[in-house]
Amino acid sequence: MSDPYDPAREGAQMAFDGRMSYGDYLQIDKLLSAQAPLSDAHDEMLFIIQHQSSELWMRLAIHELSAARAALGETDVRPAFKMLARVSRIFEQLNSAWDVLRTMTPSDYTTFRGSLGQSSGFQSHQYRQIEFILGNRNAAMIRPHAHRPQVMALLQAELARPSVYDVALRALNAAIPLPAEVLDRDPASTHTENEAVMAAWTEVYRAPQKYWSLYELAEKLVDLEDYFRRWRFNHVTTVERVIGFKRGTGGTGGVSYLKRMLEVELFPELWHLRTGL
Ligand code: HEM
Ligand SMILES: N[C@@H](CC(=O)c1ccccc1NC=O)C(=O)O
Repeated sequence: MSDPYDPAREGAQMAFDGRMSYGDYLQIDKLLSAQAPLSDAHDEMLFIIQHQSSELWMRLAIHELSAARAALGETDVRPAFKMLARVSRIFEQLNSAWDVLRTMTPSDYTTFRGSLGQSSGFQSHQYRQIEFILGNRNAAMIRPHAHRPQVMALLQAELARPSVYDVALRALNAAIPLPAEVLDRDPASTHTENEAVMAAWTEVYRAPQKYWSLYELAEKLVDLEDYFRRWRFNHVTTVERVIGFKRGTGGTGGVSYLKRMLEVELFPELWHLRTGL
């Protein structure tokens, strides 16, 4: 019989005294010390990890969207496409994650829902930042963060910057001039459908060869909103499945509030132009 396999024989590093290891680089101890269930309920660990992993993916989405917005401000917008495509894939990842959470029944959830107090995903500042970056802007959504000045400042700063869609419209304007009311709008508010923007995107979709980069940009944005919509839909369906029509811990009507959010259109003209093609 040969000796048990020893990876060290083919060079695997086995000693990490004074050398950076996997756990050092990734700060795994810190990451794995942040799961602290407040009840004895078996499913609370699932609930915590589901949210924490979502927050990590959201962190990456913010990183990519911020870089994509900067890249869209350049003459050549194409480097932004890869980042926008990556954000769509992040949402796809978040969408698949609902399948894990859906294994939690109402009976499981009610055993620890009381421990959550008035905390709710409604207070996720990273989620709010993503909405703001994409252009769904409402200053009232900052209020739950009044007790955290740094978060407040971050979200306020976001409302002062153009959204990803605002920057995309500036790129569109470079090829097909748009009215000043579109280009100089107050960034703190949500963009609403505009006829000139609709006409300009329609021109792009009627002559893709002529406007290839803008055409590709439009489709990347539609793809992103498509996946975001699926996230909202998965959320509201999971919520109805788990708490029915109870009020949310965050104080909203619950499912009624989330259904209202299904009506949000981030890039309205990109959806509406399709009817007229
Ligand atoms: C059993 C699982 C879940 C239930 C019952 C639930 C329930 C709710 C409810 C009722 C709301 C409305 C606000 C309120 O009054 O509380 C809400 C908002 C929210 N939840 Fe969840 N949720 C669940 C899982 C998740 C997960 C896994 C995430 C991922 C991070 C999440 C993120 C959010 C966000 C970001 C909002 C704010 C949405 C917006 O303002 O448009 N939720 N949730
Ligand atoms: N809003 C949920 C509670 C909830 O889901 C939650 C609580 C604390 C942290 C994140 C949460 N996730 C989404 O809202 C409820 O009403 O049951």
